[in-house]
Amino acid sequence: MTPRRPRDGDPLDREVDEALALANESPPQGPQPPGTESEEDWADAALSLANGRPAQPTRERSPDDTDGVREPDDADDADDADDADGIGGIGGMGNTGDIAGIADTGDPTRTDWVETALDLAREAAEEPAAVLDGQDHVRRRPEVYSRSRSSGSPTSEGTGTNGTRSRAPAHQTPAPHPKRTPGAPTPNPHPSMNAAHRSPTSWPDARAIAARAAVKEAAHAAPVLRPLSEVLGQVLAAPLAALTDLPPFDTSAMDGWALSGPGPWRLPAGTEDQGHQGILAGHGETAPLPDGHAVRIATGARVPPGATAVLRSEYGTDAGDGWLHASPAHPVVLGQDIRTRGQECRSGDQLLPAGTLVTPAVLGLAAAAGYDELPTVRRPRVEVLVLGDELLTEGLPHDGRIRDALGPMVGPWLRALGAEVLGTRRLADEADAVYAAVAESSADVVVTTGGTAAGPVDHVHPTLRRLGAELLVDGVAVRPGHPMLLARLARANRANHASHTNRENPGNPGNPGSAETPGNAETPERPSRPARHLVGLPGNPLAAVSGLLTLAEPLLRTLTGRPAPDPGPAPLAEAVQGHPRDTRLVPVTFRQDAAVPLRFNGPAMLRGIAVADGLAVIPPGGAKRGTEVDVLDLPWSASATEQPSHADQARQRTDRATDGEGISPQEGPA
Ligand SMILES: Nc1nc2c(c(=O)[nH]1)N[C@H]1C(S)=C(S)[C@@H](COP(=O)(O)OP(=O)(O)OC[C@H]3O[C@@H](n4cnc5c(N)ncnc54)[C@H](O)[C@@H]3O)O[C@H]1N2
Ligand code: MOO
Repeated sequence: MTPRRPRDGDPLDREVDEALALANESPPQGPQPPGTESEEDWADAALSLANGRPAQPTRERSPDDTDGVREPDDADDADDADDADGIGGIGGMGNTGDIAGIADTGDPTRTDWVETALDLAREAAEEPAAVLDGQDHVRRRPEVYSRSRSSGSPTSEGTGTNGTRSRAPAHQTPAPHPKRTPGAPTPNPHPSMNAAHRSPTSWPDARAIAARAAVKEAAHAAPVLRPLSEVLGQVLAAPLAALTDLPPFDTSAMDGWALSGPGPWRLPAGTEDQGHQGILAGHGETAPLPDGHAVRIATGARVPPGATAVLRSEYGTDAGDGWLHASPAHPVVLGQDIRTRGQECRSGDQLLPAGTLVTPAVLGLAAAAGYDELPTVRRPRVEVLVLGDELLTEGLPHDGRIRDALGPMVGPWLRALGAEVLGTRRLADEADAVYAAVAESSADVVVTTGGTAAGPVDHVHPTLRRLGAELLVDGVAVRPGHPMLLARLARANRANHASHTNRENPGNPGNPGSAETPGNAETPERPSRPARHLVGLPGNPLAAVSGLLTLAEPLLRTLTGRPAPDPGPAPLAEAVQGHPRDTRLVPVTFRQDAAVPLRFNGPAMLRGIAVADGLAVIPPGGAKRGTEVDVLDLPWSASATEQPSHADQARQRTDRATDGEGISPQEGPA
C-alpha cells in the first residue's frame, strides 16, 4: 500500500533513506571510495555504498571470494545470518568475535558509520536478507553490498576505542544526530500538523507524552461500582480497606482437639467414638472450654473461649478412657495451631492501594475482606479501525492479498491493557470512510492500523487534518514502528462532523487544516470537554506492536489509573545491533534471567513476538552481550500483572516480613 519514496522529513533523513534504498537494490561494483574523514560524512558514505563502491575498510576476502559480492555460501555467511534484516540484527554489534573474516581496520569511528549506514540499509529493505528453506534453516540471499567491521565499534557501550561517543542508557533521549547542531532544541514534543517537516519524537519522550496525554480525561472519569464477578482485569479506583478482621474470629488451623491448659485433658463424656465430630467450621460460638479439658475441633472451626492451643489429631491419643494425651514428641506450645482473630488484618486496614490491577487473587482477597462490589476505574472505551484494501479476514493469501493479522491481535491486546474494546472495524482505503469512522466514533481512544505513512492511500494524516486534530506525537525514533502517531481529537459530535465531510483536500498534505492554522480547512473544534485520542499504529505487524507498547500502553495506563510498570533491566544474552539514531525494540525471551534476543524480529513479522516474554529496549548504537537493557513486559507476562512495580512489591514484602505477618510462629508448618 505504501510505495517507497523519500518521506517528508529532514533532508538528511531523505538523503540517507534514498541511499539506503539504493543500497538494497544495487550490487556493489567498482573501486572502493576513499575513506571519509568524519562522522559528518556518514550519509555520503552510505551514498557511496549505495552507488556500488564499498567504503573502506572492506571485509577481508577469502581466497575463493573474487567478486566482492556476498554469496549465500560465503565463508562468513553462516555466522552472519542472524544479522539479516528481519532475522535478527543480533549477535555482532561491537563483537568481532561473532563475525568471521572481518578485518580490523583501525578506524572505528569511520567503520561505525559505515556499519550503521549498512544497518539502516538492511532495515530499510522490505525483504529480510535471510530466508527460510523448507527445513526451517536460515539461508542467506545474496547480499547486495559488502560490509566491514572493526573491533571496538564506538556504537557499543562506552566510548569504544576513540572515546568520542558513549551509548545512551535505556530510557534516555538518544544522542543527537551528528548532523544536528549541538545544543539545538530537541524535537518539539507537540509538533504542529503544519510543520514544514516532522521530526520524530524520541522513544522515551513519546512514551512520556502518551502517558501525560490523557491525564485530564482520567481525572474526569468517575469510578464505577461493579460486582466482583465483573471486575477481573480492571483497576481499583480506591484503596481496598478491610471491612472485617481477618480471620474474623480465632480459628483452628488443624483438625484435632482444642485444649485448655496443660494435659492430659479430659474429653467430654461420650466422645470416645472417633466418629464424634466436635466443633465444626461454620458453627456459632460454643460453650467455654474449662481448664484441663479438650474437645474435638475441625480446621476452620471457631476456637471455643478458654482454649489455649489446638493439638493436631496425629499428635494426640484418645485411649478411650476419657483422657487425651499429647505425643511426647510433640509437646504442646501455647497458642499452637490457632489462627488468632485479626492476624491478617484488622477492620479498616488498607489491603491494597488504588491502582491495583484486579487479579483473581485480588477478587479472593476482596471477598474475604467483605466486599460484594468493587470501585474500579472506568475502562476507557476503545475502537479499532483496521485499514487496508489488501486484507483478508479468512482463508489463505491470494492475488496479492494477505490475511489481516492486526484485527485479531490489537483488540485483545488493548483489552489486556485494560480497555473496553467496543469493536474492531475493517475499513476500505477510502478517505471518506476513514474520516467518517474516526469522526463518528464514540470511543475514548480510536486505534487505527495501517495508513500512517505517506502513500497515496494512507489516510490517517489527512483524516486528522480534516478533524483539526492536535498531533501530540508524529513519528517516533524507534524501529520498528517509526511512523506511529498520537493525536488529540475533539469529542465526536455528529452534527459538527457531518458539516466537515467533503471539505478536505487529501491530495495536498502541505495544505492541512490544523488546530494551529485554521483557515485552510474548517475551524477546529477546541475541546471544552474531555478529548478523545487516536493512536495510529503502522501497518507492519511488529511495527504495530511497537506502537501498542510505545503509545497505547502509556495512554491506557493513565486512563485506567495503573501505575507505571517497572521495565526491569535484564542482561542481554547476545549482542544486538542498534539503529544509529533510533531506539530498537527487539522481542526477547528469558533464559536464566538473561534476555535472549529472538530472530524473526523484522517489522512485518510476528514470529518472534509470538514466543517472546517481552521487548528489549536497545538504545541507539546497539548493545553488547551482557549489557543490562530494559525489557518491556507484554500485558500477559506474569510480571505485567503485578501491581504496583516489582520494586514496590519487594519493598512491601519486606515491610510485611518485618511487621511479623505471614504464618504465625504458633501455627507452625502445615
Ligand atoms: N516512503 C516511505 N515509505 C514507508 C516508510 C517511510 O518512512 N517512507 N516507512 C515504512 C514503515 S517503517 C512502515 S511501518 C510502513 C507504515 O505504513 P502504514 O502505516 O501506512 O501501513 P500500510 O502501508 O498500510 O501497511 C504497511 C505494511 O503492512 C501491511 N499491513 C497493513 N495492515 C495489516 C494488517 N492488518 N495485517 C497484516 N499486515 C498489514 C501492509 O500490507 C503493508 O505490507 O510504511 C513503510 N513505508
Ligand atoms: O519498520 Mo516500520 O518501522 O515497520 O515501522
